[in-house]
Amino acid sequence: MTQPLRIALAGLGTVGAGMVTILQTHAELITARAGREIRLVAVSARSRTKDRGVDLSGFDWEDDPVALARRDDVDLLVEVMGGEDGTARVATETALAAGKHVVTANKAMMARHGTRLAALAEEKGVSLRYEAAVAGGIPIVKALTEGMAANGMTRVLGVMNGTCNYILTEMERTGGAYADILADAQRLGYAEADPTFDVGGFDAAQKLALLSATAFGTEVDYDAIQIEGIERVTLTDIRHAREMGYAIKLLGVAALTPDGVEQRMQPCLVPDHSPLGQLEGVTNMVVLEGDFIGRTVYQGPGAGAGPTASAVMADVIDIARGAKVPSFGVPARMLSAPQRSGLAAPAPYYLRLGLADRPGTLARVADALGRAGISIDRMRQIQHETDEAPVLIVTHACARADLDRALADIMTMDVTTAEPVAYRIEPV
Ligand SMILES: NC(=O)c1ccc[n+]([C@@H]2O[C@H](COP(=O)([O-])OP(=O)(O)OC[C@H]3O[C@@H](n4cnc5c(N)ncnc54)[C@H](O)[C@@H]3O)[C@@H](O)[C@H]2O)c1
Ligand SMILES: N[C@@H](CCO)C(=O)O
Ligand code: NA
Repeated sequence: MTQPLRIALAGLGTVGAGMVTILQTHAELITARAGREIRLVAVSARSRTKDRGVDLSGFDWEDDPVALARRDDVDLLVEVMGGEDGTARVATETALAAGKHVVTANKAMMARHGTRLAALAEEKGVSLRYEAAVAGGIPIVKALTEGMAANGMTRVLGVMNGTCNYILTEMERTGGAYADILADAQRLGYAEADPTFDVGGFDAAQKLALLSATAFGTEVDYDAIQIEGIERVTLTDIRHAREMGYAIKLLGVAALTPDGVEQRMQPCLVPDHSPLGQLEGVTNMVVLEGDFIGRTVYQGPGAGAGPTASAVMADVIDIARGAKVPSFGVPARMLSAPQRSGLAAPAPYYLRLGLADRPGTLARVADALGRAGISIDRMRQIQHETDEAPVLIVTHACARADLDRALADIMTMDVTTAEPVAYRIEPV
């Protein structure tokens, strides 16, 4: 009989308690599927006495997660404490250095230190896995590292933050104010402790950095991501975009371009009939495009106890089975230094301009766009009772730099009554 895989659990919050629940609910099923028993030996968290709704009486307690990580009777550390640096990172390094596998849900740590930690794991001949860190329960790292392993990847994109998608879809559905709906998302447990990480795009960008490294075989390059959150998206634009046939999403895109990898996290428009355009509420969706397979789409819960713990346990079961999948799809020493492409591929843009309602205004705007080489695909002037005429324009594909030049030009003409709004329309 194969020896049990002995695991230690650092962190007993949403994800950690969820993992104990799965392990206790499905003990037999998991043993059968893993081919050996997965035995939780010891746990650690900040409070020993807190009631977490799970029975911890059968496990040793360690006050210090780093001491937990170096226990002789442990083969694998599950790190679900969180935090980019500090105890989570020290415990992870300690476990890897001691020749123990690590499974983590910590996107902040992996986005910052993932390359180095993966190299340490390989040096020690153990696995470092992080499925739960990217789009929670969706098996997206597995899809990329295993299912797509024979493909050259061309683009990875998606909605990777449930809170933002919830806010954008609820604003449209209810007409409610941004701040009220964000408060709902916090109450419902979707948002990070500091929701700036959600609405500012940083949480989703950490996930994108991990997918991008895995897709393109580069070192994790979080700092290269151009990040813009949803704080400035208004109900007006959500509704006008819909009138023009689009939905606004906080979209992460990592794409292979002729001069390197382009990584962006920003509000974009997508066609409202596309799978991404139809995505409602806290659900995540990731699209993987490979040169031989074409486009594949993955949808599911990106957060919450059950989904996230499900992904953690899937990694643990894989390791128990003896699977040896490199953290980022290729051995860490083969990851190339990232070649950053700062230029987004040309795309159509949605523009909303508040124009002074005077003869010749529209002609001057069209002329400025024309001089920048930008062609108008569609245009609509919204009915208005004031001196400001709201005009919506969808351009043909153009470079962002050309668009910025045209918009700067328009701003000097004294024809606009407000700062123009421009959103990229991502081809999906
Ligand atoms: N909650 C989710 O839906 C979700 C989804 C995907 C990924 N994650 C990631 O999973 C990790 C855990 O998230 P969570 O929501 O379960 O967090 P949580 O705040 O609910 O739980 C954190 C746990 O870690 C313990 N802990 C934290 N710092 C510690 C320290 N220094 N020493 C000892 N114990 C410490 C806390 O006591 C607590 O038990 C984070 O990295 C998070 O980004 C969470
Ligand atoms: N706050 C995150 C949780 C998962 O990272 C979200 O809203 O998607
Ligand atoms: Na996942």
